[in-house]
Amino acid sequence: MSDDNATSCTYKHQSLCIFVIGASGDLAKKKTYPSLYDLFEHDFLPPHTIIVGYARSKKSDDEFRAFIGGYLKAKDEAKKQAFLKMCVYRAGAYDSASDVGAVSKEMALLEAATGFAIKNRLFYFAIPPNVFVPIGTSIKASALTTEGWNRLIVEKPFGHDLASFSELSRDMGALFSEDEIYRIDHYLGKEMVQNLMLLRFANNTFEPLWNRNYISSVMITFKEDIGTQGRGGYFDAYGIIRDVMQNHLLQVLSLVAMEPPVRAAGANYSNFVRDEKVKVLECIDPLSLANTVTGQYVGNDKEVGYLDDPTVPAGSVTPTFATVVMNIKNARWDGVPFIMKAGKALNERKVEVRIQFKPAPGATHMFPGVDIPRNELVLRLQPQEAVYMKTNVKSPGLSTKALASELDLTYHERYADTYLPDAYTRLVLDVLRGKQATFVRDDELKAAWKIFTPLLNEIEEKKIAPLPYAFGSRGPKESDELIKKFGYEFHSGTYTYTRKGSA
Ligand SMILES: NC(=O)C1=CN([C@@H]2O[C@H](COP(=O)(O)OP(=O)(O)OC[C@H]3O[C@@H](n4cnc5c(N)ncnc54)[C@H](OP(=O)(O)O)[C@@H]3O)[C@@H](O)[C@H]2O)C=CC1
Ligand SMILES: O=C1O[C@H](COP(=O)(O)O)[C@@H](O)[C@H](O)[C@H]1O
Repeated sequence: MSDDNATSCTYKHQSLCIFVIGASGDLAKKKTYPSLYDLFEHDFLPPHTIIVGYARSKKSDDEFRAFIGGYLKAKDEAKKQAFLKMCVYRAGAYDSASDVGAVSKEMALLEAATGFAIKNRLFYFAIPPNVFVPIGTSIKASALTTEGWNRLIVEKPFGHDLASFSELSRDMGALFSEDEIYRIDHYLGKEMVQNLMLLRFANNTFEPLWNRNYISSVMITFKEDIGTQGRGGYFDAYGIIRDVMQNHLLQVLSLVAMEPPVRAAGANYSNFVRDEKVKVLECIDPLSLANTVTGQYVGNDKEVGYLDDPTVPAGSVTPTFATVVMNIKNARWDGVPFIMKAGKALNERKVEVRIQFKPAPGATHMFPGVDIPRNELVLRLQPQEAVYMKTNVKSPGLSTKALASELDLTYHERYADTYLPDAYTRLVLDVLRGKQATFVRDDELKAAWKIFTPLLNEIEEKKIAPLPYAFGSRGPKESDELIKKFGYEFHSGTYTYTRKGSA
């Protein structure tokens, strides 16, 4: 969560030099530079910011500006040109302290020219993890500022399992301190994820019910309606569990399930929040195949299947879909299934948290013969952020039937003119402000890998074949059977959402 000084730029009277490492790559052009531009356009970057792109391929400043310029969504062309003027590009090797040092010296001259005594440096690692340590070593040897702060943004994947994570963490920890490292999980920058703590802890209507006495299950669903689209080569080494569950969805789960932090805003709150996230993750047993369903999509006459992607190895058994069920063994949640479901090539694009409540006590006796669905609180992260509570009311008019309706807060209607920045924009701003609450701490990742590594090992060692599901379907039917077994009740046909323009 950001502070309320949300309208001003931080460190106006200090210089800022941003090193984008891997500047010629996909992430840099699609996310890093657009988010930096967004911050610049909204006056969140200090006026004398210098942005230097660094990668192996050779390009002139102008070639580089033309390369990233096409990805900046600018309302104001003059502002875009001013931003591009701040951007330079230098080529060099990642494992060369002398290449990195030469760029650092050149930047130091520009920093000196700003006249500010405090000179801060931000290093954005838009590179694959095998390069983290070589470039980190070069930066440590020759590019850190001694006259301000040094901060490092690193991107997932943070390891492949518990062992590889521990190795990476040890090597990075030898180079940089924990308060210099900002491990980005872009889900922590999404509007509805940032909303979770306020919604839970600032409403007396929710928090008293937020436990095993009232809630029967919590389901976190991630659905994409596209396949791997030529990225199968990358995806095949990870699979859906590593790609979105161990990181994005587990981050959401920890915010839904954690105990209230000592403070969630104000001075030094970052570690209070992260302490609670770690505690709740430590209460989850490692996953196993018994509570898991995996799937892989197959093609139809319109769409190609996963194995038809030429970048996917023949006969791959990598899951593109998974449902897992977790139990959080603490006083608040023991016995409440936390269901995580994620898949590519499904029937829709949607990410949501669905909290299903226990049946209203005595209601079936009081209203004999009336079908009364369970209440559900749904937080839709995308598309179109919304919070709605599926609530039973009397059917309007002369009828006495129960009707499932909703108390509905749909963001694009209620806050029609509000600027909702991209997740990356919010997170980079948090780094500039030194707010680490929205970044993943080392011990959170360790706890996350402890939950998932046994399952991943079991799947890989036993070469478990994923169940086939059709492109454009809801995934394998076994997933519905699993969640039904854990008490999730789907009320078919009792509810339709009819408002015009709904998602
Ligand atoms: N403010 C707004 O914009 C609002 C919009 N709506 C919209 O109304 C529609 C209905 O909403 P809602 O009832 O919440 O959601 P859905 O009807 O889409 O789904 C309800 C839940 O049941 C699951 N489900 C669907 N089919 C089956 C099945 N055959 N067996 C087991 N489980 C199943 C879904 O899982 P799965 O995702 O896997 O299919 C989902 O978790 C949605 O499109 C929603 O976005 C509703 C209220 C407010
Ligand atoms: O990290 C990843 O996330 C995206 C989904 O992000 P979203 O913001 O579009 O929901 C996913 O498509 C990709 O496979 C994964 O690597």
